[in-house]
Amino acid sequence: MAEASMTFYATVLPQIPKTPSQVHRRLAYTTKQQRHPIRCSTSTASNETSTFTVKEKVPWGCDVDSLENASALQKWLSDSGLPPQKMGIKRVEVGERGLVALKNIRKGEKLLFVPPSLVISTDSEWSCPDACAVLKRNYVPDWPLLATYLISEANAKNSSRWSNYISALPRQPYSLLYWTQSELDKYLVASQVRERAIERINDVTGTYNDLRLRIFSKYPHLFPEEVFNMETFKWSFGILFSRLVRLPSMDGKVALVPWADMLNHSCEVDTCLDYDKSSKGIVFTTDRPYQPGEQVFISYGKKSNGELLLSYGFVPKEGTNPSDSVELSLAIKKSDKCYKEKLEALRKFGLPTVQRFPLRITGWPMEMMAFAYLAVSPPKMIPQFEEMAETASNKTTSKKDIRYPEIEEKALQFILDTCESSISKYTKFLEDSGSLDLDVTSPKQINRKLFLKQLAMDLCNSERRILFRSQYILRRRLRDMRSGELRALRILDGFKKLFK
Ligand SMILES: C[S@@+](CC[C@H](N)C(=O)[O-])C[C@H]1O[C@@H](n2cnc3c(N)ncnc32)[C@H](O)[C@@H]1O
Repeated sequence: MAEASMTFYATVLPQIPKTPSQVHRRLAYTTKQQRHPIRCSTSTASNETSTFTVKEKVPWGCDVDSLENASALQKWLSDSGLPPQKMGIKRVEVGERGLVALKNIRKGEKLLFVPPSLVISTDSEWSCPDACAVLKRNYVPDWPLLATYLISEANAKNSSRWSNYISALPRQPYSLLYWTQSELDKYLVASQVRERAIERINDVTGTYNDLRLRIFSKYPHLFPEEVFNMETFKWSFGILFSRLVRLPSMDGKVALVPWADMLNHSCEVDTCLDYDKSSKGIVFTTDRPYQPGEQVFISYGKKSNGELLLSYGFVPKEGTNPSDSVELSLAIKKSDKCYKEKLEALRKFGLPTVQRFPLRITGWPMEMMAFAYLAVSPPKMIPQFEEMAETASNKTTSKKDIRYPEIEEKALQFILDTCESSISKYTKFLEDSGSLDLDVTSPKQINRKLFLKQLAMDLCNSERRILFRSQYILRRRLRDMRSGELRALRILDGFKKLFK
């Protein structure tokens, strides 16, 4: 959750800095419903091996829908300073477990008040202080530090202060980290989310390998491999992706907030978690009233359906997410006469020759148009290549809406062609998948393959919808442009005849 909920849009996990000065280059993990929404089943019924080498589930945590562990957590939190709550943990239709209003809740009311002493952050005390000292001495960035902390505390079992919290966390969070390579290839063949998932898996694997090589292997008594391994890291990163929040009023500090992280997301809600200086606790302010028995929601941030699937393992119902977008991948062709010059211009602004841009139902970014201009530019426009690349890179200080009327039609046609080739991939996937319209309230009961397929189909339908809209806008613009040109030609022709 982030924005005060998590955004992991950037693709790389931080590499552990090798020198103190590199610490400042830590990754900005974030800077930043439903036919019953379906997630991937936790029962790993598939025989395929995951992109990670998976041994087994972690020995801590609980089933995603366990209420017993959640109640024990609630009791421990109240004993530890959480004030009386107007919400309770219940089984819910959206998100399996969630917080439900116990009393009437007004619009504009502050809820939760989780004290900082009950929040897990990079400043939290470790059950094993020596392990903490080693990681801090090596300037391990926030995310890997927190991931290692979670594993270390989970392994400390009842001697950890957080044992009740960890017991209430899902043993296998819903996450694309648990999809196998062939599942990603098969179900997300049409969507750019496949690339994002692979990048993320590689980032997590790389981060773990980096830690193992540089730190864990040197201190095996503090970080034994039976405990600190790929499987436990996959779990801890899965937990961070789906539960870590960024608290703007605490200078953007990232934290796990027990209790608050039982709140599910709604695209219709516009309220995030934050630290409240006056009450000295983590709160959120309701943007609507709730009656007893109603599930209370927060926003995990303005995320597309693809981002929600990637981090949280669910896809909101088609058409309900105003922040939805689909990525379109544009490329400079190797056969382009000016390939070398275009490559150079792009390199100067840190861009590759293949670039993904987000399309929304409301349109596309100026950066994409600039990239399209560059892609279709003829050799005589070489002097403009840099300006195009700069605008495409979003590195301009002043946002300028560049326009090149002489190649505008070609640029729009280029985007339309890419859009249509993407639509045909989605259509093929959806047609091949047949009709599937699962309506489930208990994902655990359903076959894993069907779940993944339904998730992918929901994602693909929502992404294709945006592509269809863009196709419509592009076709109309091109038609208007062409009919305008035709009219101008006719007038010119008329003049010629007149003078003859
Ligand atoms: C921060 S946790 C929320 C609490 C969670 N339901 C639990 O029982 O631990 C985030 C997870 O809740 C679920 N979730 C949150 N919002 C959801 C939604 N709108 N639809 C489906 N699942 C949701 C997803 O599994 C997500 O990974």
